[in-house]
Amino acid sequence: MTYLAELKQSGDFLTITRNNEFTLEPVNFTLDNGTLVEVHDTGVIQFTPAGETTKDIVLSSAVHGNETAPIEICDELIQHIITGRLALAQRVLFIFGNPKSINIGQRFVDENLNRLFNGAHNQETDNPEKVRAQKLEGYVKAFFEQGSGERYRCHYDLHTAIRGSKNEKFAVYPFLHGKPWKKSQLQFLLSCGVNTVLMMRSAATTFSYFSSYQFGADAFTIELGQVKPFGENNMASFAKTKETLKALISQEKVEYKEFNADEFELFTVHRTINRTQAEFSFPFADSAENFTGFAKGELLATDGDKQYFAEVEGEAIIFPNANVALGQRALLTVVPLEVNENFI
Ligand SMILES: O=C(O)CCC(=O)N[C@@H](CCC(=O)O)C(=O)O
Ligand SMILES: [Zn+2]
Repeated sequence: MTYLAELKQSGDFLTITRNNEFTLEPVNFTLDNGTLVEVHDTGVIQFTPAGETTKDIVLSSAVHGNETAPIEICDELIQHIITGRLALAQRVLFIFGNPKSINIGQRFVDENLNRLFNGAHNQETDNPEKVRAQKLEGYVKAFFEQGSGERYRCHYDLHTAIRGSKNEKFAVYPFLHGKPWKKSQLQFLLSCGVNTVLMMRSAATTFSYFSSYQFGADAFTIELGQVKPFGENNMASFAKTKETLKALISQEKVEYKEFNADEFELFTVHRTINRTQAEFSFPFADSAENFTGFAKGELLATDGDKQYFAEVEGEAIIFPNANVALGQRALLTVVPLEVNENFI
C-alpha cells in the first residue's frame, strides 16, 4: 500500500485524500491503543475503538471544497487519533466530501454535492459529484448498519457560509416529519458555540437530511463561520466546536448544561425561493448578511419577471445565492420560532 506507511506515520489523511481526488485503495490497520482504522475510499476513514461503544458518529466536511475551516478541524482530529494523541471512545466515520473541489478551492466542480443526496443522484446525467454522492450514501449506510443493537446515531455535516452572518454560527435542523425537535441536540450545538438554529419544514437532498431521514440520526448542517481559503481561518473562533467534537468522540458520556430557551435564537423556514430564470437578482448587496431582516412589502428577489416581496415583518434572508443552477434554491427566508410543545 503506497500510502499506508505515510498515513500511519503522519495521520495526514487530508493530504492523501487531496492527492487522490476520486478514488483511493481501501486499507486497514490497528493503532497501538487497539483502534481499528479503515480507509474505505478517498476522504472516507472509519475508526472503531477496541471495547464497548454506544455511539455511531459521522463527521463530514468538504461537502463544499472551499469551506476550509471544518476541513481543518476534522484534519486535526484525524491526525490526533492516528498519532495516538486522542483516544476514541466511540465509532467515528470522517468524510471529506468532495476532494476535487478542495483542490480547486471551489464550492463544487460540476454540481453542488449537497443537493445530490437522498436519491437525487439518480437523475439522468452522470458526473463525479453524482457518483460521489451515491458512494457516500453507501458508506454512511454501511457505517450505521454495522453498529449492532440499540445505538445512538448522529451526523454533523460541517460547513461555512458564503456570506457573513449576523449570527456567525448557526445550524440547519433537517425536517423531522413531525417528530419532536431535541433540546439535547440544541445543548450540543450550544456547546459548539452555535446558539442559532433553523428548523426546516420540508424534505431536502442534503447530506444531513439524508442521515436524519434514512437512519434516524441526530443530524445538522452546521455553519461554523464564513468561507475562507486555507490558512486564513481564525481557528480560535472554532475552539468550542473542536473541544465539543473531541469530547463527543473520546468520551463514553458527555454532559451539557441545562436547557434554557433564552440562550437560543430559533427560526423556522418561512419559504424557499428557487431560481427558475437566467435573469435572477437580489436588490441587496453581496455584503448583506445572513439573518438580515426585511420590512413587510420590501423586495427580496427578482426571478425573470416575477418579484418576491417580504410577506412578514422582519422576514430574514439565509443563503442568498443568485448563481445557483436553475431550479435550485437561491434563497431561504426565516421567521422567529419559540420553543413549543414540539421540543422535547
Ligand atoms: O452560504 C451559502 O449560501 C450556503 C452555505 C452552505 O453550503 N449551506 C448548506 C446548507 C444545507 C442545508 O440546507 O442543510 C448548503 O447550501 O448546502
Ligand atoms: Zn457548504
